[in-house]
Amino acid sequence: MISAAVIDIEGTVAATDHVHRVLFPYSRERIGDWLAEHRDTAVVAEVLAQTRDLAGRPDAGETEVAEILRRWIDEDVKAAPLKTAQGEIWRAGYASGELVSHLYPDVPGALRSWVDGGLAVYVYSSGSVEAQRGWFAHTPYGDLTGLLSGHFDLTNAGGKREASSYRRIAEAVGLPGERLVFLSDIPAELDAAAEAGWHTIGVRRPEERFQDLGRHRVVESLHGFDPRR
Ligand SMILES: CSCCC(=O)C(=O)COP(=O)(O)O
Ligand SMILES: [Mg+2]
Repeated sequence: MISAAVIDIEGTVAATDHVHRVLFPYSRERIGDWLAEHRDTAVVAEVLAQTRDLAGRPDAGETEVAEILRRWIDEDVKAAPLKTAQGEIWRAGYASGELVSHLYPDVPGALRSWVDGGLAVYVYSSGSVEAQRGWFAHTPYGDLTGLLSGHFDLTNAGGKREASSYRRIAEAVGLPGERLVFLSDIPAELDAAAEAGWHTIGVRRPEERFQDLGRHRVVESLHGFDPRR
């Protein structure tokens, strides 16, 4: 019996296009100023240290770190320090009203019916937990955070293409893989979840890149769909 669904964001419940055309440019324009304006905070110290480490540039100053982070945005690198910085920048954007997130129109009703029917819903994205909270608090359909039981990202779970990350999530949620289902648009993520013993559902939307989701069960919309059946 499936007791919890874990959903990916980009490409699964929301458009990749929104992330690449709205969110990435928003963070790219602000990342240098954000580092400077929050220079004395623990979060910037962590972003600087982790970026230097991952880039193999131990002596990089703030300006070089900003350049590295901008390059990672351009290359869509899923690196924890970049995702931490973006989460903080987007949080401010949502709070000021400059940013509103995106969800495919079938998603709010589906999440509501799953939760009403007793299914717990968690989010697992490369975007930081902070970014995920901002995203679901500022959707065009209102604040949907009340529907979510928890959040996982690169920091508290690990990379989305590694089976060990799904085992870590199962442990945190307190359920075995056979009672968990992961919904994603990316075959390598679905493969990793399946390797960890989870159920998987490939969400194949006509607007998105990945149309061949391999051996996974596939749906094209979440409208009227119940992942437990
Ligand atoms: C709140 S997620 C913002 C998008 C993002 O930064 C990202 O990397 C999306 O990754 P996903 O794992 O959801 O495909
Ligand atoms: Mg995705």
